Amino acid sequence: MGDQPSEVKCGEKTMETGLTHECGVFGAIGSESWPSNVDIAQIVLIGLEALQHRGQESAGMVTTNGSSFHIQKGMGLVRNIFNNENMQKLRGSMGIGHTRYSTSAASDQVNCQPFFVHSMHGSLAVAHNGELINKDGLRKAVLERGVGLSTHSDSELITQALCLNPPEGEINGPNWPGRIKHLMQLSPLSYSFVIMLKDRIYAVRDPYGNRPLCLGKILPVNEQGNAVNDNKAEGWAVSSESCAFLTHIRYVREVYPGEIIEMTRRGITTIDIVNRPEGRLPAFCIFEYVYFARPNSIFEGQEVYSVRAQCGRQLAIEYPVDADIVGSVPESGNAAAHGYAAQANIPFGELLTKNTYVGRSFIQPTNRLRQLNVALKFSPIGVNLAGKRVILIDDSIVRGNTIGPIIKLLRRAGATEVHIRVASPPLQYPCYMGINIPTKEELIANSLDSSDLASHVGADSLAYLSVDGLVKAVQNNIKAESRKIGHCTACLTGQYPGGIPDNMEW
Ligand SMILES: O=P(O)(O)OC[C@H]1O[C@H](OP(=O)(O)OP(=O)(O)O)[C@H](O)[C@@H]1O
Ligand SMILES: NC(=O)CC[C@H](N)C(=O)O
Ligand code: SF4
Ligand SMILES: [Mg+2]
Repeated sequence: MGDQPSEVKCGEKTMETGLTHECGVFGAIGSESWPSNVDIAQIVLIGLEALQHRGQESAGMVTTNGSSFHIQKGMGLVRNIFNNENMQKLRGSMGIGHTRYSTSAASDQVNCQPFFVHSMHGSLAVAHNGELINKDGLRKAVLERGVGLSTHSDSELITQALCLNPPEGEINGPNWPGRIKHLMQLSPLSYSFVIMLKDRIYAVRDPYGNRPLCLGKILPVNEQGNAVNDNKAEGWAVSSESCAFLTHIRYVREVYPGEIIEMTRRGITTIDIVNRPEGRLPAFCIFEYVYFARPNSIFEGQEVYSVRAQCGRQLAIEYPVDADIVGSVPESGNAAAHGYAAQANIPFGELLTKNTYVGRSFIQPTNRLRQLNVALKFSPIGVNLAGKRVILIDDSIVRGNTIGPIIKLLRRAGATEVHIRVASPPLQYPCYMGINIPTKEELIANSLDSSDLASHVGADSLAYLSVDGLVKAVQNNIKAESRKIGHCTACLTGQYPGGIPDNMEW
């Protein structure tokens, strides 16, 4: 690349890299007598901090002590929204929270979650990760029932759809599980959400299991803050990822695809499991393994780190090359680089160190500024590069903004050859299930194949992991038990688990 404005297009305000994340949901409830011994608002706050990699635009929390509800929501990071004063008000025996990256409505105060409404049958709060693929149809159906919606958010739509009285009526007051089940049948993709009423939380995962959700047990702790009794539950928690269960919460299991779980002060119960249409497999988002999730989160019985390392091993089998050192683009490329190095029997070494204080970069009109920006974010480690033939692993290439400038940095620091290996296949299609994927034109794999991309970014060679290789790395160690296994690969293959939404253009 010269110093002319390059063909790589940039976002409106920032030079974006990678895929923008989704959302994180969290819920917690104290056991037995209320007010709970556990400060539930603090547990939710810690959960949201730990899930913040899933969305940094806004966050919020709703808590209750069983009668009144307290709400705090706002734009920005969790630490800027919650303070000692509002945390005092939020003290309660049960709560849900959300950290957002917008998909279906603007990144704006009105769309912050959880959504909270007063219904005929009491107050209701909802926090949602995902995107309804039939949101237009459902919106029309809800509006036709005479309900006014105040936003374009599909999460508000879920909230309002749950409040609708079923046309056939309900014999003994509101049948919340029945309402949830009805919504799931109307709209099978894509969501993991938590619903809080005055005395319980429902945790729900869509029938395809597209977005993650798991359960944890809040353990009693001693004066030093260490968990003391594994058998006793001081409460229960539900989270998008298990990385949010720190020392005080024991991971229990995933919420199964289609499962509706009721959490009360007496414990957790499966209320129902809603089936997928006949013959369809689950479709858990494969990019949770590749990039979104924290490496220590557990999905389908395996730690994300181990799957990423396996992707690296598979990549070394598919695309070996002679070299002196293997390293990664920190940080989501780290595990795959260790896997590649082990499989290829080439030493692993750190090639770049990442400046964690650099946020998103403003749009850069010239290649000089783009190069500077990447140089600000990543510094080469000369001792591992001088005179070396290097294999550099990244988890994904999206717009191709990052890799070219990094290759220049490596060469300037003395690398004699730079071979790029990407631990996921080329990204070519949009996601309609809660992830913002750039436009067709912005995705570099739609304009350049791997050898043209290698020349474009100045690499000696460049290769992507195959789709079969990725699926194998993900699925090989899953213990199926009696459950079916399946993953969404739509952004890589164009095969959508629930079909393409009506009138969708890309
Ligand atoms: O092709 P591009 O559009 O430039 O994007 C690809 C890069 O973006 C992501 O990293 P990011 O720095 O966002 O996050 P990370 O620290 O988790 O790797 C991803 O891991 C790639 O490194
Ligand atoms: N990324 C997400 O999961 C977003 C949830 C929801 N669709 C929203 O835009 O708020
Ligand atoms: S299309 Fe891609 S990002 Fe979206 S759910 Fe499927 S695998 Fe995940
Ligand atoms: Mg990266």
